[in-house]
Amino acid sequence: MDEVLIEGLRVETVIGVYEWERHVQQRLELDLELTTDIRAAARDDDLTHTLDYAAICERLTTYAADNAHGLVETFAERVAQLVIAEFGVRRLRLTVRKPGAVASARAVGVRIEREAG
Ligand SMILES: Nc1nc2c(c(=O)[nH]1)N=C([C@H](O)[C@@H](O)CO)CN2
Repeated sequence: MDEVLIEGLRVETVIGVYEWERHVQQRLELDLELTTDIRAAARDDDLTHTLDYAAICERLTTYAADNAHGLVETFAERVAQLVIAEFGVRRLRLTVRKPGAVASARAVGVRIEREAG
C-alpha cells in the first residue's frame, strides 16, 4: 500500500504535566505516514482522490493551538483519532517529538500506529 507523508510539522501548543507548562506554548514536531492508495489520484491527476497533506497540516496546526494536554501520549492519541475520523485515513503511523523537554536529548516523544475501526 502507498503512503502520504508529513515530516517535521511544527505546531505550537500547551503541553506538559508540570504546573508551569499549563501557561506557556511549546513546540511539538510531528511526522505522519498515512496509508492510502494513490493510484486513482495519479491516474486522474486529481487532488480530490488522495489525502491533501496541506489540509491535514492546517487542521493539526489549528487543533494544537486550540487544545491543551498533559502527556505527549494524550496529544498523539487525539491527533491520530482526528486524522482517522476527519480525513478517512485507514491506517497511520504518528511520531510526536517534544524538542527541548530534556536538555540532554535532541528530542523526546512517542510513536504510535493506529487503524480505523
Ligand atoms: N512519557 C512521557 N514522559 C514525560 C512526559 C510525557 O508527556 N510523556 N512529559 C513530561 C513533562 O511534561 C516534560 O516534558 C517537561 O519537560 C515528563 N515526562
